[in-house]
Amino acid sequence: MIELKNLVKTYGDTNAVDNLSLRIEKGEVFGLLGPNGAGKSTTILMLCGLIQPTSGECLIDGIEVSKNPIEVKRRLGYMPEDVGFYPNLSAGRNLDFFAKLNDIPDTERKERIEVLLRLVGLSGVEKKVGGYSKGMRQRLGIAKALVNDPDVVILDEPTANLDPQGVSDYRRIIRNIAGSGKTILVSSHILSEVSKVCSRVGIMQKGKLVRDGSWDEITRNLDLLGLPEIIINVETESGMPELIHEDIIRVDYFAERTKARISASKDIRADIGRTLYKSGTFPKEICLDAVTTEDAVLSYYNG
Ligand SMILES: Nc1ncnc2c1ncn2[C@@H]1O[C@H](COP(=O)(O)OP(=O)(O)OP(=O)(O)O)[C@@H](O)[C@H]1O
Repeated sequence: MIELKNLVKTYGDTNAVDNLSLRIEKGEVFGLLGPNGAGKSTTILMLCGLIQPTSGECLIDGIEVSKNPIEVKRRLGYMPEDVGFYPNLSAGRNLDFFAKLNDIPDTERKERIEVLLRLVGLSGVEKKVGGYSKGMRQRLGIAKALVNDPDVVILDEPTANLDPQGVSDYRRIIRNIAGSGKTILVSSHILSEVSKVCSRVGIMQKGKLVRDGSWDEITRNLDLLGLPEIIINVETESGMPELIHEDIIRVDYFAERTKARISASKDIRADIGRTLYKSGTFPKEICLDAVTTEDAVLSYYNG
C-alpha cells in the first residue's frame, strides 16, 4: 500500500509537489499522469527515499520512507526512466548482480532470476545487454525492479520510446505482476497506455492532483471538456441493428456488423447500450476511443 500525506517539495520559488495526498491500495495498478513538469518524478523520488520532502509524509505499507529507508527498500521495486545495466553482461548476470546487492540468498537467486526472465520474455537470451533494443532493456528494467520480490512496484515512464510490440509486451507483463497482488504505480504522459493497464489514474498538474478516479470516471463528462466530436467503438456478440440517435454524426460498421465506430457530438454510450439491449444484441464493448479520450484529457490539462 502507498500513502502520500500532504506531501510538499519546494525548489526555490517552484512548488514541484504541492500538498499532495493520495492512497493506493494493495493490488491496485495506479497511473500517475501529467504533462512535463507536473511533479510526477519528484513525487516518485520522494516515495523511493531518493530525495527528502520539504514537508509531509510518504508511507509504503504503513512505514514512513524518510524515517525507515532500509525497511522500505526491501518492500519497494523501482524502475527509473533510464535503467543502468552492465553492457558486457547477459540479462541473467545483470539480475544476479542486483539480486546479490539485495541480499537474496544463493539458494533462491537462480530460480528467482529464471522466473523473472521468463516473465519478461528474456529467458534463454544469451546476448549481452549492450546489444539489446530499447524494448528489451525496458523489460529487463521491470525484471530488475522485481528482483527483491517487492510488495510495491514503481515504474517511471515505462513505455517511453517503445515500439508497438514493446508496448504490448509491457501491458502483458504489468497485468501479470498485478495478478500476483502487488501494488503498482506507473507514471506516464502516454495517456492511452495508462488507461489500458491501470485500475485508477490520478492527473497531476503544477504539483497538485487535479483528478483521481477510474479512467471511466475521469472521462465520463468528456463533452464538458469541449471536444467538438467524440468517437465511440462498439463491439457486439452478433450483428447489431442500425444505430440511430440524434447526436450521431456518422457510423461505420465492420466485421459483419459486430463492430462499429460511431462519431457523435456527445457521449451517448448509455443510449447505445440501451438500444442494443432492446434489440437483443449483447454488447461486448462500448468504449470511448483512446485517441480522442487522450485529446480530451490533454485539453483538460491545458485548462
Ligand atoms: N532538482 C531540481 N531543482 C529545481 N527544480 C526542479 C528540480 N527537480 C524538478 N524541478 C522542477 O519541479 C517541477 C516538477 O518536475 P518533475 O520532474 O517532477 O515533473 P514531471 O512531471 O516528472 O515531468 P517529466 O514528465 O518532464 O519528467 C518542474 O517545474 C521542474 O522544473
